[in-house]
Formats: sequence, structure tokens, C-alpha cells
Amino acid sequence: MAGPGENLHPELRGLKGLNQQAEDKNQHVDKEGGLSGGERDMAPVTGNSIHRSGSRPQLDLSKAEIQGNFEERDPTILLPNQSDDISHLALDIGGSLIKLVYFSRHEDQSVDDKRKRSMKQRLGLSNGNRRSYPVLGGRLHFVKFETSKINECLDFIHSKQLHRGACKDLPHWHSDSANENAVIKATGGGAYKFADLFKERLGVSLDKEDEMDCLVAGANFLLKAIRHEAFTHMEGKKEFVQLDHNELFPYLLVNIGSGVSMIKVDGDGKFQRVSGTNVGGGTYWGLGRLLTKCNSFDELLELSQKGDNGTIDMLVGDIYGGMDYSKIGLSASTIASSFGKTISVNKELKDYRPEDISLSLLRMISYNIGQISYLNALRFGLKRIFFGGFFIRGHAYTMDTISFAVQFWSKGEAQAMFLRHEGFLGALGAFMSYEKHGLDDLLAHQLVERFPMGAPYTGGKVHGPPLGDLNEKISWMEKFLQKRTEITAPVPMAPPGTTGLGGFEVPLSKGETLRSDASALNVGVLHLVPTLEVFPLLADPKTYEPNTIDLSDHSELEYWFTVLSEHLADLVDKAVASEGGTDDAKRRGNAFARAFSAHLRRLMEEPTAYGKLGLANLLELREECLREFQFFDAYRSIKQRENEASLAVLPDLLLELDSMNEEARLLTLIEGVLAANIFDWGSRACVDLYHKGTIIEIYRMSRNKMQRPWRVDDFDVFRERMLGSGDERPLPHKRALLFVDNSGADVVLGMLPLARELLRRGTEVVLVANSLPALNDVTAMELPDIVAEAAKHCDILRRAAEAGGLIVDAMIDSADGSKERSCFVPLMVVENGCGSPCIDLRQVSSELAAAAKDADLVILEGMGRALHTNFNAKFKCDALKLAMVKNQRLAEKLIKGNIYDCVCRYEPSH
Ligand SMILES: CC(C)(COP(=O)(O)O)[C@@H](O)C(=O)NCCC(=O)O
Ligand SMILES: [Mn+2]
Repeated sequence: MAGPGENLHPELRGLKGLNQQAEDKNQHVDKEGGLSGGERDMAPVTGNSIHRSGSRPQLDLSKAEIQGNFEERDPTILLPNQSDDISHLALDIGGSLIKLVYFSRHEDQSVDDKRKRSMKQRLGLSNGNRRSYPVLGGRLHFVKFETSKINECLDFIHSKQLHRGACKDLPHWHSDSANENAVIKATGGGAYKFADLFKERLGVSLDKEDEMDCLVAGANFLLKAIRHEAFTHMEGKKEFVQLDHNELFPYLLVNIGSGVSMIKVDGDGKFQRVSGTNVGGGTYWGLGRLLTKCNSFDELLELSQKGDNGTIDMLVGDIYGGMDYSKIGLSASTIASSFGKTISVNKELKDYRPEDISLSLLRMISYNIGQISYLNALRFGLKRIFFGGFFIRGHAYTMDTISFAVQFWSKGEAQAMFLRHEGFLGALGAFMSYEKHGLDDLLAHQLVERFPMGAPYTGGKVHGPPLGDLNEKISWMEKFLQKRTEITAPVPMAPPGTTGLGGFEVPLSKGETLRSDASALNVGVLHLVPTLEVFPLLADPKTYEPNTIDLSDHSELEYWFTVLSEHLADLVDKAVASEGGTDDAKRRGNAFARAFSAHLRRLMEEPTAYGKLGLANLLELREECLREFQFFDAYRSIKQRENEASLAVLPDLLLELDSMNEEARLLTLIEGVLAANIFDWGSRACVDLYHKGTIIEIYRMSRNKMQRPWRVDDFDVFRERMLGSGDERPLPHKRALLFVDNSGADVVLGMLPLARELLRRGTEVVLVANSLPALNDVTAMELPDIVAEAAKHCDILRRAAEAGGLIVDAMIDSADGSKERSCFVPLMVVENGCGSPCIDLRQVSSELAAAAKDADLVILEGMGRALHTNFNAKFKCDALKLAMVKNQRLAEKLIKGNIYDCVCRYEPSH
């Protein structure tokens, strides 16, 4: 099929009945998509939509004001309603590092709007089924300090008031008391050593928790609650491991701190320390410091990147004249004796390069730990070994060395795995030891990890949490550009090779691929969202993978990186215009562009830096980043303009549809959905098109191009399910969930008429829309007004909207004063729990999960929801996936077709 743009011509045939008046109302889509002040005033007040979502905690920006002089370069912005004060802190004070885990709770700011109230009633959702102590929404932060800088740590706690009101076994939010008897959970030797200092400086006591208990509790929590926590690391390649919770135990936990503990874990609280070694992180750092005069652990680690251990270690090749000792599986590069070469030549310490010494030492210690771990796993018949502790620091070479030792000695039987939150096991465990925080049974789907601005980008000394204040963030991004600071992240790995016959070749994951800065924690802030649920209609949540395209293929990642980078300038223009184009908006826009580019570059360099990466994550990251710079709805005016234009032509479309027989109507409706999906401001090709005609012209053109068979065309099977064949008349579906996509023609002329058809046939319809804006997607907040407007022209929609509580005012008051629902089939709206063009069905709003319980038909619409994600998703009920492919590469890859081809994939339940 040719691209619709190629044929855009004045003699476009109109849809029968589209009137001229509507055409006139229709404005040209201007190039910038920018807005004059007047247009902006017309936009609905969606500024506070952010509070309405309630699904994912957000900043409370209400009553935000600039403090001091507006002309100032970096004025402080006050967020008086942002309550970050309800906190909860636990510490792990080790020999070299202090690890902090703290929780900040945000009050539930969701506005209980009319739509939500009526949906809650209808779906039987109430607070009544909550547990006795609530799981609180909030954020879990991970921070570390060097133990030698304990005063900085105390200042940090004080500045954030993290110690305020902490009571034993009672998290802060239960306590009104001031600091009397305040107690903070702490583990590690420093909990004893520094107890007096904490009392003196902060007036709090440290409640000491057993270190082993904490390590195990922390590891168990992470392995159960965080989806992509554990990964393997072999020959420079990182792969996340999907763990079956039922088969987690037993495992060996190896915690590499200053010393090393090896713990056999059999369950929650069930473990035994089976071994350990005194040759650990402290040994590397201590010996390394003596031998190289390095000033910090990280400096030592950085040195190792440029090292060649062949000058220090005696290798098999040295003994065998450059040959492998293949009979016992040793390559020439295998270390026969660590530091062995230093005895045989007449050299002083000063004659050796510190880089080489550091590398030899690192290899010696990592290999030794790997080998002892394997022997202990063998002792107890354990197959899985998880390595944690801050010795590892996400250091590729350390992990490769350990993995190699485990793999080599176990002949591939045992597996070494690493943890993303490696250094925080103890602190997390101490945190978990507070009773009744309600976090112990949190599940993976209730946690959303976010990577905000701040520490992750700096190579330097920034420690502590992400920058909190918007202004801080902007200034930071400005400085970031001025200094041209490089992001400290590894460059792409060389293609993995082989380590030969059991030995180490020059490591692949070395040199520039090493991450040397300790500040790159590689862990984000964990947002705890207790209301998120797994979509109940997924056929197999365990094997469900939302992303269709695998971004671990580097060329794919590069392609999407380029697409998103090229789209950035346009997006910033729209975002700035959506905020009135003020200087402040421009400044924020620039900062956003820099921050997002930095995220992209970071991910290009290390795609797994933020956990497993899919296209959906990239697209969501962009939206999150916009929100972080307080652009809450960049496409607001475009959406509104397109809604108005489409609503104006809706009556004629409905008339035309009503003049058709059922079969022709169904086809026209599906065609309509596919055609109207062209209104996608996230697709470069489509945006180019919009400069060539009005919304309605483009819509018509797109409809005229709808020729079957579509590239994926299951329409006949769908029609048969809906209309039957011959005399047989199938039962209508009971309830359909329609995952809607874009505003304007897409929802008004595409999905709403389809919803109307289902309603007409007696199927309840739930429109599922985004909780937060993303591109030009329609949100759940915006839908009731759109439906109400459409309902003015259509009885079916009006009655259904009344029955679904969408048009509340029109409901009849009954004798007892309550609003009585009409007995018509209802049309409802629920939010999906996300703010992205894609949807991960493992994390949806509880409202949607409740609505899904009675549904027997799911319709997913759009490229983001039906192609980028969920194209391969299987459902327990009938599923229809409808989308126009608006990207040439995706069309070729996914459906072996071309841009503007359509997908109508119908998968009946079995
Ligand atoms: C962001 C989108 C997934 C939105 O598509 P939609 O779900 O609205 O159909 C899509 O526009 C997209 O993949 N855009 C990037 C590719 C491009 O510009 O060609
Ligand atoms: Mn969309």
C-alpha cells in the first residue's frame, strides 16, 4: 500500500455526509503545533490531572510558587503541598561504606472524581478489603556514603529529617511523638561503633539488627519483589534472569564486603552461614592501597582497567613456553600463580605499574571468592549462587572473573548471579525488620523503578539521592552542559569472544567498558504503588513479555535511539508552547532535552543500566522525563483542537453508519478505527503528513486507502464471532475492554463508534485510557467530557454513558434521593495506571483489574499498545488488536509490510 501522504490531493473523496461546516471548524495543523495565548486559554484545565491519576505517585505541584525574585537566575520553587516528610530510615554501617535505605511517603493525592467514584461503586471497589495496616504508597531511596565521611551522612539524615520521630517497631507515620526514644534500625559493625555519635548528633538510638538476618531478608525481598534484580554476567554480557519464586530456595548467598560471608538460604529467615573468607573487598583495597598508593577503592578499581596482569601473574603460557596446557583444560593465559612473576625477576615494587598490580589483585581475589563459593555450593548441592556486596560495584570485570571461576569449576552446573542492588542487602534487611510497615509482601507489580536526575549522570562526587527540587535539577542540567561532563558509563562492549580453554584471555569487559565511578549506583528510586495489579486476563503472566522488539539487538537500539533523538527538538517546542512559551518554560524545555538525551546516551552505552530495557521503557522514560521538568501535557492544545474537529463530524459519521447493514457497518467501523489511528504525534512520518492537510482531510484520505486484505487481517473470523454465520446468531460479549489510544479522530471517529456498536448489541463497554498524558493519547480524565459531547448526538451513547455514571447529572433522582442508574447497558471509563504510549499489563490500575473480571473481549488499539507492546500477548478471553503501522522499519520487521499497513489481529479464547 502506498503511503497516504503521496496521494494527498484536493479531490479527496469525502466520507458521505461530512459537512462543510465541520470542515470550516477544522483548523490547519500548524507546523510548530505551537499555541497562541488565546488557544491556550481554551484548553481544559488539565494542569491538575496529575493528582487525579492516583496510580503512580507524583509531585504535588499545587500552590507551587517561586520564592524570592522572579528575575533571579536560579529562583527557588516552593512546593508547599509536597509532603516528603513521612520517612523511614534504616542503615547498614560497614567497614568502608554506609548504606542508607529510606522511604518517603507521599500522601494519596488522587482526587476522587465523579468518574472514579461511580466506577468504584460499580466495580465493588472499596477500601474495606484493605489489610489492617495499609501498604503505603511512597518511594524507597538508596543512598551510600563512605564510612570515613560519616559526618556527611549525619548531615544528610539531618537535612532530610529522616530521623525524626522514629520509634522502635513503629514507622514514622504511626508516630506523633518527637524525637524522644527515637530509634533507627541499623546493622553492620558501625551500628555498634557509631551508636554514641548518632545519639550525640541526632539524638537517636541505633537498634542493632543482626547482619546475617539483614542480608538474607534483603536478598529475599529483592529476589521476590523486583523483577529484573538478578542477572548473569559472562564474557561481558549481562542477562537478566527470570526467577521462579516457588523455586528460589535453596540458594547460596555470597556477600562480599570487607570480608566475605557465604550463607545457605533455605527460606525467609531460614539460613545458615556455612563459610566465608577473610580475603575480600578489604583485602583488595588494603593491599591495593599499600602497593599502589591509591587514595580510594574506586581509584584502585579504575586503575585495574588499564592494567595487564601478565606482567605480574605467572601464566600457564609462561611455564609451558607460550603453549596451552590443554590436557587439563588450561589455556596459555590462565593464571598459574597470582603475583608469581614478581618472584622470578629482579625488580622492585616501583618497577611495576600500579595498573597491573591492581588488576592482578582484583583477579586474584575475585577468582578466589568465585572458587570458594563454588566449593560451598558443591558441599550443599546448590545450583544458584547470588553475589552481593559493594565489592562488586557493578564492575564488569569482577563479575566476569567470579562467573568464570564458578562456571569453570562446576563445569557449567552452577550459576553465578549478581544483584542490581548488590550493596544494599543489609540496609534493606534492616529496613524490613521494622514491623508493620506492610512492605514485606510487596510484589513485583507494585514496584516501579524510576531514574530521576542527579547522581546517575555524574562521574564525580555527587552522592545522595536524586536532586529533589526542580530548580536544582535544571541548574544541574545547565552545569552539566557547560562543563561538557562526560557521562560515566561504559562504552558498548566488544562482541563477546571466547576465553579459550578455561583460561582468561585479556578480559573483554575491561578498558573503557568498565564503570569506575561508585556514584553510578545503577539503581533508581523504587516507587511503591500498592494499587497496581497484574491484568487478570493475561493468559500466562509468568511468561508475559510486554515488549515486542528486542532492544538487546544493538542495531535496533541504535535505530530507536536515533528516532527518539530526532523527535526531541519538535517535542521540546510543543512542550514549551504548552506552557505558554515563557522563559521559564524554555529553560525547563532545555533542561528536559539535556536530561533525556543524557538518559538515552547512558542507555546506548549500557543498555541494561536501568534493568532490562525494552522500547516501552524508552518511550515511558521520555514521558517521565517531561513530567520531571513539569511538562504535564505537552500536546494538550493539539488534542483539544483535534477533539473539537472530530466531534464536529461525528454526527454525520454516525448517520452514515446507521444507514448500513450490520455486516457493512462492522467492517466500516474496524476500517474507521484503523484509519483514524493515523493521528499519532509520536510518529515522524505522520507528523510530516499533518502539514499537508486538515485533520478531516487526512482522516478521509486515510479511510479511502483502507483496502482489504490488510497486512494482518483476521476480520472475517472476528465478524463471524460477532455476527455468526448463516442463521446462527452468537451471544454478544458480556463486557468489552477497549484500550483507546489517541485523542481526536482516533478516539472520536474510530473507537467511540465501535464502542457504540458493541453497546447497541448489548455488550457493556469499558473505555480504558491512560492515567497520565503521553504524547497525544487521550487520558481517562479527558474521556468523560468527550463522551458527554458525543452523547449529545447519539442516544445510544447518552443512555450508556448515563448508565455508566459518566454523565452523572442526567441521572434521575429516586425517592430516597440517590441517583438511580438506568437499566441500559453501561459505558464506563477506567484509567489504566500508566502514563506512556505503551502498556505493560503486569502493572495496571486496580480499577482496570476490577473491570477486567467480567470482561470477555479485549480490544487493544494503536501502535504503542497493540504492536510495540502486547503484539504477542495471549489473553484468557477474545482479543482484538488493531493498529496502523506508522513506521517503515517496524512494518518490515513485524509484518513484512510497509508503513501505513494495517493490523487486525483477532485471537479468540480457547
Ligand atoms: C509513540 C508511538 C508508539 C505512538 O503510536 P500510537 O500508539 O499512538 O499508535 C509511535 O508513534 C511510535 O512508535 N513512534 C516512533 C517511531 C516513528 O517516529 O516512526
Ligand atoms: Mn498514541
